[in-house]
Amino acid sequence: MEQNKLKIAVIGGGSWATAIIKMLTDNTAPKEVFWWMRNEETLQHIRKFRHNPKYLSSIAICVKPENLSTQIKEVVEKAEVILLNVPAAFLKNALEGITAADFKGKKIISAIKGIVPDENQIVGDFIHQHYQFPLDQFLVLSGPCHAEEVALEKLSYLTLASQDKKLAAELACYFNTRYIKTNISDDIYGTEYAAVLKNIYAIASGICHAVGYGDNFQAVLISNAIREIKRFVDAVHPITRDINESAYLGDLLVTGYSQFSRNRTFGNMIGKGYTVNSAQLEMNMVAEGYYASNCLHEVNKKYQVDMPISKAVYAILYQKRSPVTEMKQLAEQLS
Ligand SMILES: NC(=O)c1ccc[n+]([C@@H]2O[C@H](COP(=O)([O-])OP(=O)(O)OC[C@H]3O[C@@H](n4cnc5c(N)ncnc54)[C@H](O)[C@@H]3O)[C@@H](O)[C@H]2O)c1
Ligand SMILES: O=P(O)(O)OC[C@H](O)CO
Repeated sequence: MEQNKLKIAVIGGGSWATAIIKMLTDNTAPKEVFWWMRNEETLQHIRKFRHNPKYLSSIAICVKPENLSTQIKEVVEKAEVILLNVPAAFLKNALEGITAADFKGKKIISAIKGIVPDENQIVGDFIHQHYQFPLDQFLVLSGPCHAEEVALEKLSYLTLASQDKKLAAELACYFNTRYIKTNISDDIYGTEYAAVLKNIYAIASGICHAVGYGDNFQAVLISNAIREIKRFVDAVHPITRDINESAYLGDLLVTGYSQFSRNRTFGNMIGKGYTVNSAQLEMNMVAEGYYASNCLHEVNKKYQVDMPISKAVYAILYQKRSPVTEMKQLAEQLS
């Protein structure tokens, strides 16, 4: 029995990693969970008090104290499935010292919704290229799901994507609980890119709210945003997909409308006149869409997809354009 236990390591110590730890330990399939975080002080606190002091501190942590570590190589070595969950901007830093040999023979799941800066690559491409990691052993965990609602055990749906649907189905069984249902998909590219893009549209949503647009306009913005997502993912990876599925439209909706959204909150602050630095400092959480906006601007130089909302967000965040003027110009282009 001991031998049949899945050994899974979660890499990252933020809200989503903490929520994933909860799902994995609430799920009853036999497994051994390892957890890497960079901060020794946080780790010692969790060992002693069984709660993450910084994120979702109401969650009781049920990982064995000896399975917590700040040594990434050690954690990766022990596990057969590695679940990556540091914000994309810090991924390279977190994986420092890890080589292709360390990942060999393992499966990697990315629960990151961001693009790796400088490389301008989604996580699947980054891991494949930099670690010669086979794409058929790479999975994407996504879906409309806020860590805060997982902490409250509110019913949520995830999507686990893999080129090998059988593998996705096998691993999905380790996440399901009373409050988590996991769909499977074979669209790793569409799932990753849609999750990255929705963060940019949540920023747009927050900016619009801050400068005075109401729910009527927000609905038009989101309706245009899903069309923008479809145009982009169809250009990057043209397969048959239903963009209305939860991993695409669902994720856009939750992030665009929820009180818990980091990206919408960040956009709201930018719309109110905060600088990027002050908004980031105030939040104590990472809004992936800020980094993604710049990366996507670069990636889209190749694809030349018509993306007026992304363009407006980029102009506000990176070209210091006025949110009021930019949104006014954007409004002229929406339908
Ligand atoms: N929070 C959610 O509900 C949720 C849901 C789905 C996916 N995600 C994705 O999960 C990933 C992690 O997001 P999160 O919401 O857990 O993050 P978070 O904002 O809750 O936490 C930030 C994390 O970044 C780390 N960090 C901050 N500065 C750092 C630095 N300089 N170097 C290294 N690490 C640093 C912190 O230690 C912490 O682990 C993101 O890609 C996000 O899009 C989040
Ligand atoms: O809504 P955000 O910006 O907090 O992002 C969190 C998740 O991606 C929602 O699925």
